[in-house]
Amino acid sequence: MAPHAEIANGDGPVNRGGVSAPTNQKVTFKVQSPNVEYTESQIRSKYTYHTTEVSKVNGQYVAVPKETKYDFTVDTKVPKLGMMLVGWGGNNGSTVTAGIIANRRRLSWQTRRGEQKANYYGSLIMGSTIKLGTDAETRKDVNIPFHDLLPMVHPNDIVIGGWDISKLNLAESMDRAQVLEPGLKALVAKEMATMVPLPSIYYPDFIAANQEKRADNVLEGTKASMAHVEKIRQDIRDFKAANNLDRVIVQWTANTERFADLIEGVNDTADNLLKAIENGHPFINGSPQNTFVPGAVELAERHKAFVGGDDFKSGQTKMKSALVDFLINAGIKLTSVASYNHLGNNDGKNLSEQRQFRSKEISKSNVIDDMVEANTVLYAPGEKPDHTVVIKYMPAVGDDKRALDEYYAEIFLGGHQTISLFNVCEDSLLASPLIIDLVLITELFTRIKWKAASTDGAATKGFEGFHSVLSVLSYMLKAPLTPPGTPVVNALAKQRSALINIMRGCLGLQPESDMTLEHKLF
Ligand SMILES: NC(=O)c1ccc[n+]([C@@H]2O[C@H](COP(=O)([O-])OP(=O)(O)OC[C@H]3O[C@@H](n4cnc5c(N)ncnc54)[C@H](O)[C@@H]3O)[C@@H](O)[C@H]2O)c1
Ligand SMILES: O=P([O-])([O-])O[C@@H]1[C@@H](O)[C@H](O)[C@@H](O)[C@H](O)[C@@H]1O
Repeated sequence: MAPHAEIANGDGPVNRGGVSAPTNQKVTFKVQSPNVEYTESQIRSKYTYHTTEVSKVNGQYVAVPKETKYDFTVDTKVPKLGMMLVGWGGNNGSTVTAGIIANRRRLSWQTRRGEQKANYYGSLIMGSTIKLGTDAETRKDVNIPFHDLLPMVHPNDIVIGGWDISKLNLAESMDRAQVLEPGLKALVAKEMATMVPLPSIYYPDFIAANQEKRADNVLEGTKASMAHVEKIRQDIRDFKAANNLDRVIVQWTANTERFADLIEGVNDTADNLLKAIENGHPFINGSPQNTFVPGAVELAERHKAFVGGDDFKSGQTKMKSALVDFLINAGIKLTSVASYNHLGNNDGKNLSEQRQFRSKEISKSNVIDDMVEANTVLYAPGEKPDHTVVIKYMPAVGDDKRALDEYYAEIFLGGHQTISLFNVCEDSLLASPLIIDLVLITELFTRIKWKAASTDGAATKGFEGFHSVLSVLSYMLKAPLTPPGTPVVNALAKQRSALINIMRGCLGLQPESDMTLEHKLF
């Protein structure tokens, strides 16, 4: 069997040459506006972006409303999409694969609590709704599934493949992961046994030494070389051709690596770095290491390839990026955050070595910075809460990671508030929907183009894509990568509304302001 996935539909593998019809796209709404045009293949919109420009004049802020006009186009043909996972045989890789098969085949299975049906809970795109507007008659909110806001790939239609330094097939990997119920595993094992990860580049020095026994599926040679890079590029080309795909997105869900040293002449510029990005395949990093060294970002920019990362924001940090936003924006002075967790999966085993833990410690520690810096009433310049991150490997708990947090804050007149959280995160069941969201959003943004609208009739630059560093992915990531020189936003609510409002802008719709004046001024 070719070493890549063909997700079967239950009655044998998908015909290699056939193109499985995308799951029907429901057209649930249309925008009626002189600024929006629907063609056979595009949605075209004229959008006015309202901001407030602030300057300081004689020690006083002066705020000036500003309008910038953009033209957006969205190609509405949803492609046949492939997702290639680096680390496919891991807990996340095997879990997300089983989850997509289960949803695609609408499986249900028995658990000790009764029948369980497949679902996409925990996916922003597949499990949440957005406010489209207000009902013209009842004045009530009209909410629609997030997935229906713009034409998007359905995860059931994603073809999955990838690489792993472990040669176990996906059914064996699923058993090794010990994440899923036996009832579900039994229903998907047959398909998953036909899925075998491609051999990968293994550079022992980058991951924990305790991973060595796992590495029985590696490309010859102990150092990454151009031959290795060419082999990986050929794997992608072969996977795309074999599955008759329109697009492939590569996502790293392999082990956390140590940080890469930024070495002048090696990875500081595009010309000094591998040409892997030349094909233009988007690459998303679900782990915390600094994969996108300056040379990689420059190469992505040069080839207009999307990159995104770092580190899935799945449990403890996701909670933190919402709770810290609430506390500080409520005027409560957070003074310390102690985050401890222990887990017993292979990720935890890899993180038990200092250099790999350090990568994770960094990605988990910066998540409160933007919220603290924005509040100059509570914090003097440079002042920030104590913040510590501890991760311990405890095999007994397996994938059911325990996250224990203490938030300590100053409140009115010298009082204090202590919030203590005990959060059992089933790691891979929380991360797998994020793997799906990252791929769906990245693919959508490959079909969105923009240009500055002409205001005086003068010609403007042609349409182009979003910046190569796809910072709209930040909601799913602990340490969001942003275009060089642009600020990092970690506050969870801001990240979600930024993504929704950009997608609304592509439809010529203003951001949802939550002002609801229609319910206040009458
Ligand atoms: N909730 C979560 O699970 C979560 C949240 C945030 C980040 N992450 C990160 O996601 C990654 C995967 O998590 P996991 O629980 O699936 O870990 P895992 O250890 O179960 O899986 C990682 C897989 O990567 C493989 N691998 C290692 N180096 C490789 C290489 N060079 N090429 C190909 N495969 C390679 C390993 O053999 C393993 O199968 C980790 O870096 C973890 O820190 C996980
Ligand atoms: O996303 P989150 O729960 O804050 O952070 C988690 C870490 O605390 C955990 O040790 C590790 O298993 C996961 O890779 C994940 O990164």
